[in-house]
Amino acid sequence: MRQYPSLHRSSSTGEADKMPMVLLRPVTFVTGNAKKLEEVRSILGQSIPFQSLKLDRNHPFIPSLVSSSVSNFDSEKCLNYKVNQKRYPRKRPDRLQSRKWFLQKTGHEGLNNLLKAYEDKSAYAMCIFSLSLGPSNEPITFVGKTQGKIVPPRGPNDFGWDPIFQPDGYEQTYAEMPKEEKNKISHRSKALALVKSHFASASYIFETDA
Ligand SMILES: O=c1nc[nH]c2c1ncn2[C@H]1C[C@H](O)[C@@H](COP(=O)(O)OP(=O)(O)OP(=O)(O)O)O1
Ligand SMILES: [Mg+2]
Repeated sequence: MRQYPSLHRSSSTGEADKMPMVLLRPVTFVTGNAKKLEEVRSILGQSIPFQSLKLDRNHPFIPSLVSSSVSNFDSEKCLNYKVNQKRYPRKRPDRLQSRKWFLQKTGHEGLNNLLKAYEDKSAYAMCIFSLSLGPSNEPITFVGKTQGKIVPPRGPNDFGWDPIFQPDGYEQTYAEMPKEEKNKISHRSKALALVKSHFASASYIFETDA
């Protein structure tokens, strides 16, 4: 049987399925967002061997997500799709064509204005990592959520909606917090904590050239 070149199981018997999988290349974190990459680097440190691959959302194989208008389930499904497309590109189906970005359209002010009519400004930030171990494995997803509220923008405007998201229990927005502080409590760090524990318990064996 031909094996996918990036990995193989140590053995194919049922019992041995529990044996650690050998990974022949570092985990590839696919993102076109330098700020995300910066956070992931700083949160992961040396814990998992990884490399990054920049493919922006205009890449022909990548359908865009409108995170604010899809359910958790859809986000996961779309992200899994995205991960598989990025690693095993096919022609993208029509129904997942690019859409405009919500935040880009409304801006921080617009989002606040939308909420003016509502007393409840509560929100959560959600991060989903989808790990693909190859075309014959279902992607594994890791979800991190941080509860908070939407507020008028405060702090540096250099990363998405950071200025308008104030996590519960804090007086500062994500943008106002020192980076290390955001990275301790963020949706991204919670998702990465799950990724880390997955890697710890799966005990993957990295046999990469690097
Ligand atoms: O922690 C965050 N704090 C503030 N803003 C954030 C954060 N995380 C994502 N964002 C923004 C970036 C983009 O405006 C939108 C979602 O887009 P999203 O597809 O996840 O990011 P992206 O297209 O920039 O990079 P990628 O190549 O990883 O898809 O939310
Ligand atoms: Mg994107």
